[in-house]
Amino acid sequence: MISFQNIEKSFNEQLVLKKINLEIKDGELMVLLGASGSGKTTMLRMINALVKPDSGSILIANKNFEKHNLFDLRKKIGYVIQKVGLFPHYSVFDNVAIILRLKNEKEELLKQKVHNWLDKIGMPASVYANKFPAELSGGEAQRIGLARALVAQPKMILLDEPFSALDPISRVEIRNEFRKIQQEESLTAVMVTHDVLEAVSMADRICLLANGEIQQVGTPQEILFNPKNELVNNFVKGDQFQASLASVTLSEIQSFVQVVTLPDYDENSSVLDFLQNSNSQFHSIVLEAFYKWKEEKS
Ligand SMILES: Nc1ncnc2c1ncn2[C@@H]1O[C@H](COP(=O)(O)OP(=O)(O)OP(=O)(O)O)[C@@H](O)[C@H]1O
Repeated sequence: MISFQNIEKSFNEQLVLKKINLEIKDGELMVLLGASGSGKTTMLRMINALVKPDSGSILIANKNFEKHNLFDLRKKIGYVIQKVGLFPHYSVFDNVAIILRLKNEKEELLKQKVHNWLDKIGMPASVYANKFPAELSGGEAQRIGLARALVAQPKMILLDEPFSALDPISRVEIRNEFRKIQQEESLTAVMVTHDVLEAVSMADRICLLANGEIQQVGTPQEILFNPKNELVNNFVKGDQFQASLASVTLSEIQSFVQVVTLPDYDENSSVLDFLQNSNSQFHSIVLEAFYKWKEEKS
């Protein structure tokens, strides 16, 4: 479990996190959602001690940082950012193997693990192991970034807008694959995004931040259908959300509708039928966005 207890943080006398209390359970995917500058990345970077709070404590597995060996702790925490940061002169294989080599893993086992993760993340080793980063698309590079984090078998993984620079199709594929792996491996994951659609499609729970404060923590359904205040309501249904719908794909809508619809959604009917027949204004926004997307594609 990761626990934020009364965390406060200022930069240049500007208070960016105020009285943050949050518990992230083992094996859950918690999304930190909020507009630019709301403090998401600062919170995320506190978990691997890249940023120190001014006051309050962060507990990982019930221990604060003073009681952890920071080097060992960081080895247990995978970190994936938008700019993947692959080493350009290393092959895909060597990029993924970096952490295992730092751990002095035996070459035979190392090879087995790297190949296994490349295959799992949809980048068969037989095709990709000897390629170099410059030969990869953005989506492929991001997969390698994920494989590099996962091969070390972390207990936790931190993701900072990992999919936001990808085209809509790869974005949805990688999100779904990552979510499957995260659930299979019972990884505790904390992901930063400003994209409401991404948050509700992937999260077990969402922590919505605004003005450096937690406005609400809840399941995607709770955040969407029972927003605690106007800030949450405006964020999840306002301009940000509509902007994220501008590049929506059908499969995103499908996973989204499965997450957000209430029990009256019949799984056998098509998602589009469902949206067309729904009286919800929210669903009509989704539908409208879908048509706009389709029109732009044709
Ligand atoms: N190292 C730093 N020095 C000074 N100010 C900082 C530093 N890191 C963050 N800030 C400020 O703290 C505030 C919160 O930043 P943070 O990166 O956590 O926000 P965010 O919600 O992740 O935003 P974005 O989505 O734009 O990345 C911003 O006003 C930012 O300018």
